[in-house]
Amino acid sequence: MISLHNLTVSYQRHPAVHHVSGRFAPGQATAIFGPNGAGKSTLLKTIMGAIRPDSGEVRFDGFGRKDIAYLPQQSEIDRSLPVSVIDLVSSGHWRQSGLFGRVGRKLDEVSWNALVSVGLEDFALHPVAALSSGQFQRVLFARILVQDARLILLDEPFNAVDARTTFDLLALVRRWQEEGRTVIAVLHDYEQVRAFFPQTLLMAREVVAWGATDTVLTDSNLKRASETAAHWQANAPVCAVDGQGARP
Ligand SMILES: Nc1ncnc2c1ncn2[C@@H]1O[C@H](COP(=O)(O)OP(=O)(O)OP(=O)(O)O)[C@@H](O)[C@H]1O
Repeated sequence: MISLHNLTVSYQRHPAVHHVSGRFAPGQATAIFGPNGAGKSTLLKTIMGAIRPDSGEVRFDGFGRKDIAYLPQQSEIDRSLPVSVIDLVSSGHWRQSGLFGRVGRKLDEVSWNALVSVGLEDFALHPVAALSSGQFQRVLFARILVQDARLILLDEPFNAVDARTTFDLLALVRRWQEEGRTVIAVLHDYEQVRAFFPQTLLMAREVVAWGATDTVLTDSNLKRASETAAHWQANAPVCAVDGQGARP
């Protein structure tokens, strides 16, 4: 179980995530939804440990950060890596093999099966740099399959991905839920959220609503989220509550 306790995360002391509390439903898929600049990616990075909060905390009940698989936005990934598709997928085994360790036959088979699951086995020996955006995203999902993580964090996983690929990858999200994994994904597509994510956290720096998707994505909540975002200013004063604890 993952819960957030009065979590505030700032850049140059301006909170991007502000006093957020709540718990993610274990073994279910939660969408983080909200306008641009709402703090969605910041929250995901804080959960996976890449950003330190100013105050409050993320609590993991029963498992640790080693159980997390994280997929950043494509724009944050260097795709010019001089590695093959199968090598990138196999790097998901690093916990078993060590960072520079050799992957044994059994793990090789797991990597191969993951590539088959995303329909890219014919590309196994291709260089990663030669893939299209959609193919690359399939490879990253295969790597997550290999990681076998209990918590899966996805940041805008279907950006620049065509409808067919999105459909196939959403089937994996559904499979992960059936396997009892917890999935948290930043999404912008309302219909995808409604169809595939039973839980939603609607945020605009603060929590607007959090719970069953049907009860969260109401017209009034969506209006409130966009109004809150419209009123947010980058040069707004530092929160008085957080001022003491915020980083310089
Ligand atoms: N590295 C950074 N340095 C300074 N400010 C940042 C940084 N990253 C994000 N911000 C600011 O924090 C706020 C929240 O950004 P974040 O990327 O978390 O929002 P988001 O909801 O994911 O947005 P989008 O939907 O546009 O991707 C924005 O105002 C953004 O400009």
